Amino acid sequence: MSPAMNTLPHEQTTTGPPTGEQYLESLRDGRAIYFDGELVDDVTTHPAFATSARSVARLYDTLHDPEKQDLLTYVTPRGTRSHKFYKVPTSSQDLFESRDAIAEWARMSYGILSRGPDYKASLIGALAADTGFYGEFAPNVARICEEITDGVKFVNLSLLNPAGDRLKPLAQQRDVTMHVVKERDDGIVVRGARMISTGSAFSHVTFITQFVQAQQLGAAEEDFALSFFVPMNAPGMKFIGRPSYEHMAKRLGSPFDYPLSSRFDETDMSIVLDDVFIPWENVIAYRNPEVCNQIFLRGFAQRLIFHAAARSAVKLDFLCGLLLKAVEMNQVVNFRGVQVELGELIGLRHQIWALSTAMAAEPDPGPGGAAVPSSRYALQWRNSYGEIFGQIKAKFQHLLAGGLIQIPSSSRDFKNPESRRYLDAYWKGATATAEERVKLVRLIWDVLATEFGGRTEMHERNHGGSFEGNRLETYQTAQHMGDTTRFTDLVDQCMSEYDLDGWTGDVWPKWSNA
Ligand SMILES: Cc1cc2nc3c(=O)[nH]c(=O)nc-3n(C[C@H](O)[C@H](O)[C@H](O)COP(=O)(O)OP(=O)(O)OC[C@H]3O[C@@H](n4cnc5c(N)ncnc54)[C@H](O)[C@@H]3O)c2cc1C
Repeated sequence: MSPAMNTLPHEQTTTGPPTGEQYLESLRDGRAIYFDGELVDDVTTHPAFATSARSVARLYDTLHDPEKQDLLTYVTPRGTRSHKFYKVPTSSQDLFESRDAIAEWARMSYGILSRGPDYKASLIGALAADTGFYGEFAPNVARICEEITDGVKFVNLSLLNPAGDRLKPLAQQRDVTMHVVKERDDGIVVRGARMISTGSAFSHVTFITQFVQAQQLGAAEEDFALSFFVPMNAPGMKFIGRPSYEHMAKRLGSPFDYPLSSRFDETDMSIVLDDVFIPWENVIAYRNPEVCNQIFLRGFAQRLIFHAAARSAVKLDFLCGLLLKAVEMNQVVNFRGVQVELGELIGLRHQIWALSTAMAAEPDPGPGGAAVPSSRYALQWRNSYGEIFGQIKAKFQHLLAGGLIQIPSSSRDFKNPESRRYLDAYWKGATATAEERVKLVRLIWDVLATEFGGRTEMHERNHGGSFEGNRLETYQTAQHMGDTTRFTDLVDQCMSEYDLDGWTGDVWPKWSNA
């Protein structure tokens, strides 16, 4: 291994977080993103990305706002200020404080942006507490965590290979899956593809590891057992993503028509590693299935879900507000059955907040004395949130029905006096003008029903793991933590209290049939 070098980009280690402008500048680094047949020159000005990039920049600006500083930031051991979720928590109090900081940022996008820079603080806070686990790479872990924390860098994550053939082991899909092709004195060369990395267009650094949910990488899969950080502009890193909803919004309408997709499209990019050189300094696991199998589980997954839970709780506040306003607007709110649905909606919102609270209130002891958000409640958030989101979406469909689709093609119909006359007359609500009603319905449509809304639902259901994998992990974790034994012990205790001859002890009086 060569001597340690600082190879991550955009050094700000002694100056703390960038301002929004500095952050945008840092994205102009020659990263290779392909979009709509072309290589994107600059994500901060490209019509598919610019407005959403600005939404992330706004988050960075709040870190410099004296009124928000105490809520959002802490002082690192190096004397810099960073977002609170980058801190290694050692108590419930720390976790509650980071939740407040996460929720504050989440409110700035109404819970829509799942990936602010703080999302992958879940990784950094877990690694920083656990450097010893990485053996010879421990100094890399420590250095990288400090660098990322001090610069409040935005890390994106790729855990998985493309779906490929789920029946075949990785070694039989070498043409697709990511693996090491060459070891050099100064690092490794990596080839292959990755399924998805959300937020990558707006990130500084990609973290890549190999994870097979609810399964283990075996010794024969050493070539695939790699974990490393790689700057977005490393030669050979290619990003190819889904359509941009911001782009669609610009082509089809205005912020009035697409108030969320036009500014909070966080991007989902697949990654091709076309023989990317990774210097040893950025490697944290090499040909090491044991370490790769554990990385996700040693606090990182719990923290990642902790972040998602706080963010999704804010989103449910927003969804509650949307439905309440909509049912008031056409006065169905006065029907008893509608109030029952609203009560259920609000209860679901409380449930997600409660899981987030429980994760902070009952942390698991983690590596290095870290307080890890409760695995049990984290797993249940992951099992339930996708379903809850689906239930809530159905409530909008039940209660708003055809009113959801009675909208003009775009805000331009309001600008045309001829059509406006009809809109004003016939598109109004009981308590709202046509413009007010359509504005609200378009917002609801964007959050739930546009292509952006559809992707969001996919995200809420899948981003933390597959339907089956999540439940399987809940079962496996319950076994690992001794919960299943405790549950069956309770049953054994009950069954030991009686047999064919009646009660076994002397607690209850001798049985006699009446
Ligand atoms: C919008 C969105 C954003 C995402 N962002 C990210 C990101 O930023 N970073 C990242 O790393 N990932 C990301 N993901 C990917 C996400 O982590 C995966 O989709 C999730 O972990 C499920 O894995 P999978 O898609 O490979 O599903 P699969 O593993 O293929 O599972 C799908 C279903 O197939 C069946 N199945 C699969 N394998 C088996 C098996 N061995 N035995 C039995 N049944 C099986 C099960 O029924 C399972 O429910 C994102 C996904 C979405 C939708």
